[in-house]
Amino acid sequence: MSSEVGDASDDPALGPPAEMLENREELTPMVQQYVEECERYDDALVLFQVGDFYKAFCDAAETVAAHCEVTMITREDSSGEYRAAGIPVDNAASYLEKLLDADYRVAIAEQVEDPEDVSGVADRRVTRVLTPGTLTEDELLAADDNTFVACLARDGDAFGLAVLDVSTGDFLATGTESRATVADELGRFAPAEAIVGADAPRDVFPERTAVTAFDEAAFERTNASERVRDYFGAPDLAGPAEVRACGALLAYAEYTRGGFDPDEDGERLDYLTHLTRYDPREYMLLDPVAIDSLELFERRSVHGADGDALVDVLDETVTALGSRKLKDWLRRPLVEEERIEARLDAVEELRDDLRTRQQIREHLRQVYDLERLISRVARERANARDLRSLKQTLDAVPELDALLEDAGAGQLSEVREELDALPEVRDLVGSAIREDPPVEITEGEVIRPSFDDELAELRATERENKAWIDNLEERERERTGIDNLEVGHTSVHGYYIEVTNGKLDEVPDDYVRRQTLKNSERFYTPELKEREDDIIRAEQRANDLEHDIFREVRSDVADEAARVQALADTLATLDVLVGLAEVAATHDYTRPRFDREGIHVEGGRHPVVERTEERFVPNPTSLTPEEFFAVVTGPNMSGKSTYMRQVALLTVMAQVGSFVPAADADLELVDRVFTRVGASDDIAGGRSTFMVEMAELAEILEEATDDSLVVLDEVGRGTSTADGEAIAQAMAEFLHDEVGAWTLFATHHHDLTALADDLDGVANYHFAATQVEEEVEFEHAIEPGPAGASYGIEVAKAAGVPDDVVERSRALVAESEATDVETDAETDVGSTPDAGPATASADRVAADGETDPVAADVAARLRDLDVARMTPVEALTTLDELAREVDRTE
Ligand SMILES: Nc1ncnc2c1ncn2[C@@H]1O[C@H](COP(=O)(O)OP(=O)(O)OP(=O)(O)O)[C@@H](O)[C@H]1O
Repeated sequence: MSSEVGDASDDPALGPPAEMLENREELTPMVQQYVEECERYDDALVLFQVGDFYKAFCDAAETVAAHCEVTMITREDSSGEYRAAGIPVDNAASYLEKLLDADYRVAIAEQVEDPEDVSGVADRRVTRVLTPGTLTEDELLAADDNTFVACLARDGDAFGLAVLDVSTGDFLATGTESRATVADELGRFAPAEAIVGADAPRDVFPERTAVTAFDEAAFERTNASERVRDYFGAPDLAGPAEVRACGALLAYAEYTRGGFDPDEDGERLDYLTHLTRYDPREYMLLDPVAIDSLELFERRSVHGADGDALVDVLDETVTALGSRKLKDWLRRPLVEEERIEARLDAVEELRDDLRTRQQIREHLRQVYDLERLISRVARERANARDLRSLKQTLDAVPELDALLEDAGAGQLSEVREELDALPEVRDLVGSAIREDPPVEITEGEVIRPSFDDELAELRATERENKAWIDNLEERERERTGIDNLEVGHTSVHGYYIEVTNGKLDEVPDDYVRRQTLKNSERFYTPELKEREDDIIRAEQRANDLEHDIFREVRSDVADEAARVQALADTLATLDVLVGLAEVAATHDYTRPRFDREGIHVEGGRHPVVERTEERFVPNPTSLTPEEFFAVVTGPNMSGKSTYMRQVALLTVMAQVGSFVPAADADLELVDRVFTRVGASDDIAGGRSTFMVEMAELAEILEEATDDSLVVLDEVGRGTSTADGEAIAQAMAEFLHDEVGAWTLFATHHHDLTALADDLDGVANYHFAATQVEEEVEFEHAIEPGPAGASYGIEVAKAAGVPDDVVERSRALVAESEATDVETDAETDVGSTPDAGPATASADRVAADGETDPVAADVAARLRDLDVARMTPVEALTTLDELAREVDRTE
C-alpha cells in the first residue's frame, strides 16, 4: 500500500528494490521486512537498522554511498547478492543532514525488539520519517530558531493555515479568505516544509519552503475534526478550512513518527497539548519583502559582509526559549495599544532595576530548552541527563518567583502567577535520578538505590559481594601462604585468583583452574564463583529494574507535558522582557509613546547601523496629520536609506514592546509597514527586477491604509529615467490622495520635490552634503527642504574613477544643466502630473534643436548612476557605453 505522501517520483532509490521484488518468495525474513517498509514509505529513502548501522540496499545504497561518502559493499544471503551501504547509528546526524540536503525524506526503520529477546529476526519498524520541516534531532536544528512545517487547506472560499514546530510543540492556526494574507502569514513563519490540500494554491509559499501534497483523506472534514478533537478537545477554530489544515497537519506529524496510513492512528504526539488560534489582524502585517528589506532576521547579502540584523542587536536573552520567543514577537508585532503598553511597562521596570535584572538573568542561565526537552520526554527519547536538566530548571523557578515578588508591572505579576515550579516533578526527578547520570539509560547508575526497595537490596547484594571479593586477596594469601597471590577481574573471564608458576605446588585443593598464562595460572574457588554469579545476577536485575523505573519516571514526567510547556512559555516571556530591558539600558533607548499626533522622533538612530558606525548622527522625524508624506532627497551615500529604514524599525520595535534608539519617540500605531527599495538592490530570480518591483508596488497601492507606514526608497529605477520618474510621481500622488498612509519617499528624481508645492500634506527633506574643495563630505543629517545639486560625480571621484572621466562628466553635466534651464522653462513637469510620462524628458531634448541631445542624455544617465553600489565591471561597462556615445557625436 502506498502512503500517497509527496509527489510521484521516478527515483529508483525510493520504493522497494526491483531485484528484491523479483524473488520475493525467496527473501530472508530480514530482507522481507526491508521490502515491506520500502513499500509503505515509498516516497522516502528507507534506512534499515542492522546492528549498529542504518543500511540501505540496491539503488538506495548507491544514493546513500554517494551523498554520505560511505563505501558500498556487497551483501550476500540465501536469496542473492545485494549492494549495501550503511551509516553508523550512533553518529547518524551529519549523514542524515546530507540526505535531507539532497531533498530526500528519510524513513528510519529501527529495531524495535532486542535481538537477544527474540528467537527469529528482531522486528523493525519505521519509527520516524525525517523531513525538512519536522526535525526533532537537536543536532540538525538551530537552537535559537523555530523550524516550522505548515499546512494549507481550502474549504470553499476560505483558506486555513496551520503551522507547527514539531521539536517544541508550538502549534498555530489562522484563517482568511485573502490569498495575499495567506502569502504574508507564510512569509512570517518561512516554513521549511509545507503540505497542501488538493485545491490549495502553491504559489503563495516562500521560495525556501518544500511544498508537497499529502493524502487527501487527512484533509477530509470528518477525519480532520476528529483528529483535532482528539488532541485539543474543542479548540477555538474559525471554520472548516482551519480544522482541515490542523487535522491534516496532525496526521502528517504522526506520519513522520511512523504512522504510515493517515486513516489509521500513527504514534500520537502527546506533547502537542495546545493550539493557538490567531487572527492576522491582531498583529502588524509584515510581508516577506518588508521583513527582508528591513533586515529583521537576516542581513541582505547585497551589503557585502555578514553583519547583524535587527534581531541580533535586540537579542540579549539568555535561553534558547527566549531567543525563539523574541523572534516570534518580531515576526508578529502587536497593534493593540494595551498589549504593547503592558510589555513596555515590564521592560521599563526591569530597565530601571539593574539588580533584579541581573539576578533574573543569572537564574535564567540555569534554564534549559524545556520545550525541546519535554518533547523528547514525551517521545521517549529523553535520557536521565535530560531529566536532571529539567530538575535544574525547576530549581530556578522559586528563586525567580521571589525576585518578581514586588513587581509592579502587570505583565511581570502575570509572569509570576504563571510560574509553576512543578514541585511533584521536581521531587520525583530529584529523588529518583542520580545527580550525574550517564547518557545510556540501560546500563545502570541512573536511579538512586534509595528510590526503590528492591533496587536498594540488589545494589546491597552487589556491594557486599564486591566487598567480600575485595578482601579475598588478603585472606587467601594468609590461608595459602602464597604471598604474591593476586585477585583480579577481566571482562571475558570474570574474577580469578592468580598464582605464579613457581608457587603452583602451594595451591590448595579447592582452587579450580580457569586460565593458563605464560608465567602463571588463574583459578577460582566455588565460593568466588558463587559470589561472582550473585554480583552478575544482581547487577543485571538492578540495571533492568533501573531502566524500568527510569521509563516510569519519564512517563510520569511526560504526563505533565502541558504544564512544562506552559512554564517554558512563561520563562521565555520573562527572558525576552529582561533581554529588552537590558538592551534599553545598555544602549540608551527610550520608551516610545503613542500619543496619536503623528510620528515625532527626536534624535532617532538606526539600531543596527549605530552599532557599527563610529560616529552615528541621530536624526529627527516629523510626520503629522497635516504633513504625513515626506519626500527625501540627497546625494548617494548621504544616508537616505539608513534613515528611512530607521523610521520603520523604530515603529516595528515599539510595537514589539521594545524601547527604541531615540532621545524621544512619539509614534503612530500602524497596521502594517510596507518597505520597498529600489530595483537595483533586488536580484530576484526569474522575473525581471523591474517587474518584481512593480508587482510589489501594486500590492502596496492595493493594501495600504491610512494607518500604514510606507517606506519607498527610490522606486522606479529599473526602467528608463522618464518612465521611472513618471511612475514614482504617479505612485506618490496615489499614496497621497487615495491612501493617505504615513509615507517616506526617497527619490533621485529631483523634479519630484515639486510635489510639495502641489499637494497638501507633502513636505521635502534632504540630506545635506558639503563640498570641501572637490571632495564631498556627508553629514548624514536630515534637513527640511529639497536637496541641491547631485554629488554623483564627486562620489565617482571619491570612488576612484579616473580624473579624465570625472572632468568630462563635469563638462557634460554643466552642458546638460544649461539645457535643463532652457527646457524647464518650456515643460513644467512638476505641475503637470497628467502629462504623458514618456513625453516629459523626450520633449526636453527635442524642444531645443540647439542643445546637444547626447550630452543631455549622458548627463542624465550619469546623474542617475548609483556609483556607490555598482560593481567595478558595471562601472566600466557603463563608462564605456557613455564614452562611445560621446565619441559618436564628436
Ligand atoms: N546617520 C548616520 N550617521 C552616520 N553614518 C551614517 C548615517 N546614515 C548613514 N550612514 C552611513 O552612510 C553610508 C550611506 O548610507 P545610505 O546607504 O543610507 O545612503 P543613501 O543616501 O541611501 O545612498 P544611496 O542613494 O547610494 O543608496 C552607510 O555606510 C551608512 O553606514
